Amino acid sequence: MARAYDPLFITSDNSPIDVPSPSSSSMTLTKDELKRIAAYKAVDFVKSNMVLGLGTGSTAKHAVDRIGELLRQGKLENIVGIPTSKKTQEHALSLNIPLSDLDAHPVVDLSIDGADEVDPRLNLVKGRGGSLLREKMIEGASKKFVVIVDESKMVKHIGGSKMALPVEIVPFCWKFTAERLRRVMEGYGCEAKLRLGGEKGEAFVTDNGNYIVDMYLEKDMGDLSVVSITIGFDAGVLSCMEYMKAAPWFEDEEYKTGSCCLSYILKK
Ligand SMILES: O=C(CO)[C@H](O)[C@H](O)COP(=O)(O)O
Repeated sequence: MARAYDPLFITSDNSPIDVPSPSSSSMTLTKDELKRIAAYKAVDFVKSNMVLGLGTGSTAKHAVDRIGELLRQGKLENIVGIPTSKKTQEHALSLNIPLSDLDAHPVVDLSIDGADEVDPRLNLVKGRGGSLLREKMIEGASKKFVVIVDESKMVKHIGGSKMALPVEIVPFCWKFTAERLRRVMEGYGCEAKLRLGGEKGEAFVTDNGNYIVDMYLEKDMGDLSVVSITIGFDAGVLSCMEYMKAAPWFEDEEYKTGSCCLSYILKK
């Protein structure tokens, strides 16, 4: 059992969310019950006729449950869900939530999902559940993105939980890409491990047929722009981290990002 605490909400436009705090006299809630309360509150943003990005993970599952329930009760109508994983797709179908994809609905009104780490600038680590590429594509196409996290996910810097920073990569010559990633983050005490998942110890394969390399970092990467741009430009890399537009870029960061891109292109 976890002690009662306030789940934390982050929205992509920083709009405030009124979350009822369990009073000190209230009974102690399990972590999962708190996730459910938080997820239900996030679903308050959902209105009829919306195209919704449906997240993946134990927190997002509660939101999907709630959307299914409101549809069944007739309190929501004409919802189209875009699932971020096969698991979420199956779950949503079992609840009779109508589904589609980004080809048919390139603009998503709202996405709701959990996260693995959130830093003070609202950079997100996602994908410990293995769905990062689809999550990033769908959530990136969303007008609004509500991220539901508990206190354990809030970190001072990315990698601060000492748990994995997942990177989705192409299986072709994965060792080559994993070694390049390790070298990019070498200065931060980085270890790069191929995620295993199969019964016989084979590589975990994502819904898109890719591999995941989990990066473990000893030290704070500081300014993420250099690392994320270098990773983003690597031909073997498909997805890593999400960036919340709510966190404003400072002018010097934009300049640095521009010059990083340029120097990377010139080096190639
Ligand atoms: O990124 C994800 C899956 O790829 C999840 O959103 C993330 O792992 C959080 O999961 P949970 O809500 O179970 O803690």
